[in-house]
Amino acid sequence: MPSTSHKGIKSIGVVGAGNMGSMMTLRFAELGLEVSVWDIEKKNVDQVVDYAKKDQNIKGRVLGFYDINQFTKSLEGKSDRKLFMFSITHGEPADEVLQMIKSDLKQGDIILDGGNENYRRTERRQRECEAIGVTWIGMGVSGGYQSARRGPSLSPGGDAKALELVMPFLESYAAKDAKTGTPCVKRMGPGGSGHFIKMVHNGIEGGMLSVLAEAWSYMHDGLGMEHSKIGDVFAKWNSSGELRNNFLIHIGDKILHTRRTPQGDQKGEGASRDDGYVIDDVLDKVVQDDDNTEGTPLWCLMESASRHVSCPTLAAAHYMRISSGNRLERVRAAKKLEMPMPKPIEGTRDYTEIIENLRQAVYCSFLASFCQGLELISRASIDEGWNVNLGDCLQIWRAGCIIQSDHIADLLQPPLAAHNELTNAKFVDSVAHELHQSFHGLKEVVMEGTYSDQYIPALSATLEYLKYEGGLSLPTKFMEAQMDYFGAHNYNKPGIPGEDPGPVHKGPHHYEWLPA
Ligand SMILES: NC(=O)C1=CN([C@@H]2O[C@H](COP(=O)(O)OP(=O)(O)OC[C@H]3O[C@@H](n4cnc5c(N)ncnc54)[C@H](OP(=O)(O)O)[C@@H]3O)[C@@H](O)[C@H]2O)C=CC1
Ligand SMILES: O=C(CO)[C@H](O)[C@H](O)COP(=O)(O)O
Repeated sequence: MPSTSHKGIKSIGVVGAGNMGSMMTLRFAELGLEVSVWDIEKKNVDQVVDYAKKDQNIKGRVLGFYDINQFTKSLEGKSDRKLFMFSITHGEPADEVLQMIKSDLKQGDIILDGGNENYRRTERRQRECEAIGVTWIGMGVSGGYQSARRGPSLSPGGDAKALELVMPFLESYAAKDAKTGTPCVKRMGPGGSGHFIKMVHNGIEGGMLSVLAEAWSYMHDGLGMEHSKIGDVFAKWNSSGELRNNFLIHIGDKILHTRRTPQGDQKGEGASRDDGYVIDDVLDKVVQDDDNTEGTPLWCLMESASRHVSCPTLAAAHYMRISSGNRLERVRAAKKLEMPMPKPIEGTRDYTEIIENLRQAVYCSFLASFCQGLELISRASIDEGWNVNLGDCLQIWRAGCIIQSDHIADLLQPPLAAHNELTNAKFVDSVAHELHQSFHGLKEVVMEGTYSDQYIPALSATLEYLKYEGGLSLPTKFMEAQMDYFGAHNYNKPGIPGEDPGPVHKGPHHYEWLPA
C-alpha cells in the first residue's frame, strides 16, 4: 500500500541495482516514492526496471538510468532535497561514485550508505560531504535481499538533524517488531557508529552461523541423522524456549527440508529426478572473503583485538570459514595430515539427551556471541564518544535481520536499555544465570565431539571463553612470569591492594630471574 507520510520525501535515487539495491528499489516504489536507479552494469538496471513495469503496485514509479549525471538530475526538484541510497560494494566503488555525483550535489542533500562499509571510511566521507553541506549517513542494512524487499533492520549513524528528516521514511521501510509494531530502525549515534554496529552484527552472525553449522554436522556425522530429521529438530528448537523464533534456525529448518525436483528452482538449479537434498549440491567452501568485497567479520575481529575485547566465538568461526574457502590447500593438507574424520558418537545413550545438550550448547554459544559483540560495541562507544544504547541495538535486531532471536532479545534488551553504564552483558544476573545453566550441555557436547572428532571450533571456543572470562586461576600466571623472565615485562602480585584485582596496568614488580 503506497504511503504518503514520509514528510517531504517523495523521491530517492538508488545507486546499485544488485541483490540488495534492486530489492530496495522495488520496495521504495511500493512505499509510494518515485525511484531513480543507476548501476554501473546496464543489465542490472534493465532487470529491475523490467520487473517494476510488470508490477501493478509500482508501475511507472521506477526510472532506470545508464548515465549517472542524468540519474542525479532526475531527482532535482522532486523533493525538498535529493536523497540517495547507496547499495554497492564497499571501499573504492563508493568513493568513485561519490566523486562522479559530487558536482551535482547541493547543500542539504542526504546520502544513505546502505552497504557494509568500514566505519572509518564512512567517517572520512562524512567529513568530505560536510564540507559541501551534504550529509553522509552510514547505515547498516540487515536481513539479506528478502528483507531488503520486505523490510530490513536498519542501523543508521551520523548527523542527528539529517536523520530526523529521513526517519519517517526509514521507519516505514524498516521491519517491525512483531510484538509491539516498533520499527527496527533507530539512530545509533554520530559518526560511523551505524556501520560499526552493522559490522558487529555481522561478526555475531558469523559466530551463530558457525555454531549452527557445527550443530548440523554433529547430528549428521555424529548421530547419523538424515537432513530432514535435523530440520525437524531445528523446527522444534525454533518453536519455543531459548531458541524460539531465531532466524538462522528457521532458515536451517527450511534448507534441510528442501529436496531436488525435476524442474529445480526458477533457474533450474537443484533439478534432478533423484529426490535428494539440495544441500548435498553445496560444497563446504565459504568464499565470501576471497575477493575482499565482504569485510565485516574480518573488521570485527580486527576491532575486537585492537580494542582489547575477547571475541573468541566470532574469531574461531571466522578462521574455520577462511580455511574452508581454500579447499585446494585443504585437499593437499588432508593427504599429509591424515586427520581423523568425524565418526559416529558411540554408546547406547538416548539421542534425546544428546540433542538436548546440543540445544543448550547452541543457545549458550549464541548468547556468548551476543555478549562478545555487545561488549565490543560498548567499548567502541566509550572510546569514540558515541553514547550508543545497547538496548537500542537489541531493539533494531528484533526483526528483519539475520541474528534475530526472540528469547535473547527479551533477556538482554530490558537490562541493557535501562542501564547504559553496563559494558558487559555477563554482569546481568539473568544473563550470567543462563550462561551458567547451559554450560553443562555445552561441555558435554564438546567432550563427546572431541572424542568422536566432530568439527566444533566455535562451540569449543565458547566453552573456553566462559571458563577464562569467569576464571580466577588462569595459566597466564605462568605466562606473565615467562615474559618477565625474558623481557622484564613486570608483574602484579596476588593479594596486594591496587594490584589484585587492580586496573589493567603494567605491574610494579620485576624479578631478576637470570642476570644478563
Ligand atoms: N547481500 C546481502 O545479503 C547484503 C549485502 N549488504 C551490502 O550491500 C551492498 C550491496 O550488496 P549486494 O547487493 O549483495 O551486492 P551485489 O554484488 O549484488 O551488488 C553490488 C553492486 O555494486 C556495483 N559495483 C561494484 N563496483 C562498482 C563500482 N566501482 N562503481 C559502481 N558500482 C559498482 C556492482 O556492479 P557489478 O555487478 O558490475 O559488480 C553491483 O551492482 C554491499 O556493500 C554489501 O556488503 C548488506 C546487507 C546484506
Ligand atoms: O551483511 C549481510 C547480512 O547481514 C550479508 O549477508 C553479507 O553478505 C554478509 O557477508 P559477510 O559476512 O562476508 O560480511
